[in-house]
Amino acid sequence: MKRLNTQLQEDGCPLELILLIRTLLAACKEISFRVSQGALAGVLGSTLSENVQGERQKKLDVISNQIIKDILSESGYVKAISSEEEDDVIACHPEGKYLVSFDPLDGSSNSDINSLIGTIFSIMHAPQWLEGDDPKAFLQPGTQQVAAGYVLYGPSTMLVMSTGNGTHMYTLDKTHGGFLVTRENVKVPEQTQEFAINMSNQRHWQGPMQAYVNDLLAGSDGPRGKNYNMRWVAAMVGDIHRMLCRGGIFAYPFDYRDPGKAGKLRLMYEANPMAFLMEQAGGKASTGEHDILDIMPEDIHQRVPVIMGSAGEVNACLEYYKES
Ligand SMILES: O=P(O)(O)OC[C@H]1O[C@](O)(COP(=O)(O)O)[C@@H](O)[C@@H]1O
Ligand SMILES: [Mg+2]
Ligand SMILES: [Mg+2]
Repeated sequence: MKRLNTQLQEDGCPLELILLIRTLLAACKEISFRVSQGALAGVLGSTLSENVQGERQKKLDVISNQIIKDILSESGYVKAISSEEEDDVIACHPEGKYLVSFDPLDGSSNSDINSLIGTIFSIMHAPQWLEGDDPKAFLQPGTQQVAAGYVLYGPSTMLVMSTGNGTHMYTLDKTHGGFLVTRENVKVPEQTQEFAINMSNQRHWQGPMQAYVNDLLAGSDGPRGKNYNMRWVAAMVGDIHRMLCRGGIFAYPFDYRDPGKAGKLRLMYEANPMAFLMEQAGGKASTGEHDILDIMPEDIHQRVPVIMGSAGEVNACLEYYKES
């Protein structure tokens, strides 16, 4: 099977970016080991602290954040980093060429129940003018990503990544510690009969999303003329992975629970990297009004509504927004 390095070279990835990616994956291998040790390593449960999002941090949020922060700040390839678990941007190496935004542990609510969790990352060029930890350097649209992906800590540890030359899947071979290509140039099916949304929020959604989901639930007797199944892993990495494997539509739309928030998921280290993977695999990613990758960010922790997956189904959903 093809090794990660070979795939990245075939995709025309510059050497320094390959070295940065390998450095980041060394951190993810460490996290994969810690996660697999679970209660044996005392990594389960919550801390007493809250992050900038106002969420109680899980021990694994803090542990995985520290592992990635330490390894990237010592690497020399990275000028600055931004993390879900850090209030502000952290300056790293003055000669570093890249910026890394990351969600050290996605699906935190699953960490104590031995369910799917992961690490999500987004890599961009560091602008020449950047001195130190100016967050403005990170405010680049998702189209500017030079690499994006996630590592899924599941029954097997998998990496799904794109450097702008298609989306590939890799599996960690724990016998020698290397990632091997297990699915090259993933193509997301155009159509689907599977949707993923937290239905318990239905009463809080806007009209278009209410109408769209009601028509899915109406099944073959309804206007969509086919039956839909539902899945919700409560970890974006898990739900998006399923979509990249077999299609589907994932939505975490705006809702009126907290009208001041545009959505739950964060643009820089959740929506943008997932949208990059999805679009590189022939899928589509939208807020309901705009393509996610075209959004000009205003803040490193900004939230956006998210609708992504099989292009045909996402377009069908967007029709409900156009009619409103
Ligand atoms: O608990 P809910 O409302 O269903 O939300 C689940 C969503 O929240 C998240 O867990 C948020 O990510 P974090 O765990 O990194 O904070 C997503 O992975 C997931 O899609
Ligand atoms: Mg997350
Ligand atoms: Mg997280």
